[in-house]
Amino acid sequence: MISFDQVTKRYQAGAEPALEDISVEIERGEFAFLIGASGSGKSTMMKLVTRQVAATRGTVMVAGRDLRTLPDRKVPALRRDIGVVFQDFRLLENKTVHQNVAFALQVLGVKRRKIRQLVAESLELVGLDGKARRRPHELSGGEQQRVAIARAMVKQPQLLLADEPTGNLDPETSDEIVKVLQRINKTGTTLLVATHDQRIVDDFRQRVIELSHGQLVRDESGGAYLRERRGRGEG
Ligand SMILES: Nc1ncnc2c1ncn2[C@@H]1O[C@H](COP(=O)(O)OP(=O)(O)OP(=O)(O)O)[C@@H](O)[C@H]1O
Repeated sequence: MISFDQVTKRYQAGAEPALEDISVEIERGEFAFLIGASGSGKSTMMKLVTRQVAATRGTVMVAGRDLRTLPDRKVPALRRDIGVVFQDFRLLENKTVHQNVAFALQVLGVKRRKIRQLVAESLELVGLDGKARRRPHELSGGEQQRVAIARAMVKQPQLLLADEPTGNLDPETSDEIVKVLQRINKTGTTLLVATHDQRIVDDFRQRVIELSHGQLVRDESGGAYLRERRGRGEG
């Protein structure tokens, strides 16, 4: 689903690269955590996947497309295949839950009846059926993040990117959000979740890809990751 082959990203000529010589593959249907200190390159990796930024060197492939040669006119279709969720939810405050989720489909010109059906399915997927008429300020942080996830999923993307999705949430609510992401993964969507939250990474035992100063320093399945941390007395 995602393939990086010797990818380097340098924002300015002469500056330290934000990512250097990264090669990694995430298969269709996988769930992977992306970890690393602030500035290690996690967001840059996500932005390369959506082609918000272009690689300086190397090849990025997403859902069968080579992003180096993908024409600009085909970028919207790429982005319809990718749902994105952020730490700060980014909901429209003056719109209801239903309207927030429907908006992404209205922009695409989907028919009203189909929109109603897809929005209902998406809200059910995240466990928010019954709250469609609320506005964001009438919801808890965890519920707001569920709305953001429903909005990302309503286009039925093959891939869901989540950039610090639990950064604003308490531990219990964070666990609920990760469980929602796992449920989405079980329906076949590929998940890449950037996080600072070591506890979540330890508890949920998914694949862990770690960046440090733009380099890939670790890529392990969940069980192996935890064993290694325990071996070092960290887990
Ligand atoms: N638009 C930009 N122009 C120049 N440098 C940038 C730009 N965006 C990111 N960088 C640099 O690239 C490096 C990686 O940043 P990136 O945002 O990918 O890290 P991150 O791991 O996502 O950090 P955080 O966890 O704080 O979001 C940093 O040194 C950052 O300063």
